[in-house]
Amino acid sequence: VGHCLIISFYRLIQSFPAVKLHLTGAVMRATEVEFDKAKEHLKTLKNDPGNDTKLRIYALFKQATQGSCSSPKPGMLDFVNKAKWEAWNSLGNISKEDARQKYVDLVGTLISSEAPIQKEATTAGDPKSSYQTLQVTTENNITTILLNRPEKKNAISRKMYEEIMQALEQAGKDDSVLTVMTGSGDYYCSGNDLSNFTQVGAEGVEKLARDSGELLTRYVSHFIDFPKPLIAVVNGPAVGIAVTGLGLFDVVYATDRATFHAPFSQLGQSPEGCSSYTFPKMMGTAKANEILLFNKKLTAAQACDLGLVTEVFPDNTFQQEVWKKLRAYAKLPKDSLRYSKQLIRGMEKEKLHAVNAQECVRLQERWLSEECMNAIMSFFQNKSKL
Ligand SMILES: CCCCCC/C=C/C(=O)SCCNC(=O)CCNC(=O)[C@H](O)C(C)(C)COP(=O)(O)OP(=O)(O)OC[C@H]1O[C@@H](n2cnc3c(N)ncnc32)[C@H](O)[C@@H]1OP(=O)(O)O
Repeated sequence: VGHCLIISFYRLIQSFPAVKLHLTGAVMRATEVEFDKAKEHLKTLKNDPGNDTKLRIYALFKQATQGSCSSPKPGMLDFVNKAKWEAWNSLGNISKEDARQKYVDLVGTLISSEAPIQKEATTAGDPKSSYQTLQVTTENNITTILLNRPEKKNAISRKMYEEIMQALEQAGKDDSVLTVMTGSGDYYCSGNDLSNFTQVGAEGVEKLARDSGELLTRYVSHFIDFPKPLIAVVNGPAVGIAVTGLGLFDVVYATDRATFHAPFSQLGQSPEGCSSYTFPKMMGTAKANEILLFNKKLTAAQACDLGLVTEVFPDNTFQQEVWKKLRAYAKLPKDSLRYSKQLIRGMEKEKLHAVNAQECVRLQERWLSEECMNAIMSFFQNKSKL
């Protein structure tokens, strides 16, 4: 009977174009209503989503309201309008309806990527509100550390290294059950801020290399010693130490938009974050070599196949699905999780600290090498991007 009903309902739709149009129209109106709402929601974004995302929003808006790009391409020197034209033109002939839906989805992702970070009502002196490069909040038994330099793809400055360590220390002692690290804007994190190597003091590059080695040793140690379940919510591309450090997280969830790139030899550097040990152990030496020696950039699916990522989610439902899962985890008994992690990780802590120390000694030599200095200079001369 059900089958017959469906057939007859379908025939009804087909035989009465007006009905079909009305239904389709109803679907169109709903999308138009959502589209208008999305335009309004966009104005409430707190964080700059980054140039790429802004261009995509612009292109989808034009496609949704005017259809395929038909205007002439701006001149070579008209950089901004040329970038906008290229973004719009790259959408080809997708329909206005599809563009509207993609626009609504993208704005929804941006809004929800800020939604879990509901800053607690910060009272005077609340340490959580004292961060310059992070947003740290605790809600639903979850302490979330949000890397908050979207304008620099969440590159880790010296200040950010120190603040992440401070946030981990506080998260390790607060009442939360688990800790999450994620990024604001369209990147998870683009790794070490390369300008960290351009701030040479009066005492010269050797001192800078020593201080950097000391900083990195402390930073990685905080992840090795972190006592609670530590979860990475990889909301976009990850580079360098943001990738290698994932081997010290307990679970890694990624959007299918994320990529994973550890360009060490390209930068004249060498692996860090204990990856010279955790990656071969996780995926085998040859696969680890492709990433750590030969700069292979992984898609989220490839990273998942190798065990670096635990689960990949479609970008338009990533935030909703992941935070629903995390809120369920955070209802579990805190001490049971803490002691279980200790059993799983405890045996290797000493080994991991030894690996960290060895990696940092090698990096201090690398940072003084001509290979590394040339690579960093060419980045800032805009000769080379990853
Ligand atoms: C204290 C020492 C500890 C050392 C630890 C060892 C760690 C090693 C590593 O992490 S190695 C990896 C280092 N990271 C990189 O090499 C990435 C460099 N960035 C890029 O290649 C590109 O920016 C990109 C591919 C990540 C993104 O490209 P695109 O989408 O075109 O965006 P922009 O390049 O325009 O970026 C916007 C803005 O951010 C600045 N920026 C991005 N990443 C970094 C970075 N890692 N360091 C410094 N600055 C960065 C970029 O310069 C732009 O700035 P601007 O708008 O021009 O002012």
